[in-house]
Amino acid sequence: MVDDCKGKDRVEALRREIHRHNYQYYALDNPTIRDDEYDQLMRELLQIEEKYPELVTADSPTQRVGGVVQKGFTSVPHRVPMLSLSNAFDEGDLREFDRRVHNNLPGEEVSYVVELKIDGLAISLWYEKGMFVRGATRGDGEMGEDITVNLRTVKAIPLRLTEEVPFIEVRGEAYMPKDSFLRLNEAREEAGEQLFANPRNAAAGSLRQLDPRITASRNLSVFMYAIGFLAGNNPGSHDKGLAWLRELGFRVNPEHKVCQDIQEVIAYCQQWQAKRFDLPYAIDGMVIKVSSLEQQERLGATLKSPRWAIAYKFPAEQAVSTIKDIILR
Ligand SMILES: NC(=O)c1cnc(OC2CCCC2)nc1N
Repeated sequence: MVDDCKGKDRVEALRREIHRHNYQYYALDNPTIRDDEYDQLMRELLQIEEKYPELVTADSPTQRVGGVVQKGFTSVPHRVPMLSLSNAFDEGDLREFDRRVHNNLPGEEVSYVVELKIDGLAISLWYEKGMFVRGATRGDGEMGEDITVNLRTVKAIPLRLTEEVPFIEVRGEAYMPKDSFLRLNEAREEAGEQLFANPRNAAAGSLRQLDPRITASRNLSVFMYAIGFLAGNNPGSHDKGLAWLRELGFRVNPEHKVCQDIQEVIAYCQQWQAKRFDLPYAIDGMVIKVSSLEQQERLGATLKSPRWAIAYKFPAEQAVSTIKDIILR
């Protein structure tokens, strides 16, 4: 019993320390431990869990990669529909969006949050009492596919939040970094397998694998960008919501800006259009959202898209022969 008790304390201390290092490394891109020291902590935790299997918990960092190959994916309903963004293709479209917003909120101050539009696969993550319980694809917006087992293998997705929030559902984009995409296609070319056309297809293909060990090998990551459902009071503005998601342990893209008017929005979009290829991941535009959640609520949505958000799509790249050239520009 004494051993067991010592083992339990040690296991919990190890988990807390490894969770903290994972948060720093995967959510903040700011490692706080050398890889060999990290591996030593994981080895020790694995040894104790093998000795005392009853101590293993779902949020243990050793429980990311399940070994069971799935037969298929079950369809699950989204409690709040995952809407799709309508598109703006030029400055005029953005000004038109801004006019519509102000027509619907006459005389009100409106500030926008402008984010990079990550070119990946939209996902929904559900947490109960701070524990990751389910992950799904967007699907058709009403129903998604349950890919929990595969999402557990993505180290940027926390298995446990820093706060025991009763119930929260968070949305984001799963993506494959450019260098992982190039390496994966090189390996597939070597093996005579069909190549992925772009990082988005590679991410989607990796998340829809029936064997989570294959998903785990694909070096996927995520950026979380919206609270879907939240039991309790909301953070008031989208900007504060993003800051809170980061505090909870989620990886949130740092490149976002609060803009006081559409002119500032347009300038920020043009700034990123010029340097979109400097990023280590693919983006296909920007996303502009009204920041006040109360104004979002009043603006509402059409059947398929929110009235309080729009995507600004970058023009397609002309005269570039292959995706590899685009990525290596
Ligand atoms: N691909 C992205 O980076 C991205 C996608 N979607 C959203 O917002 C949702 C929430 C409101 C409608 C769409 N934000 C993003 N940054």
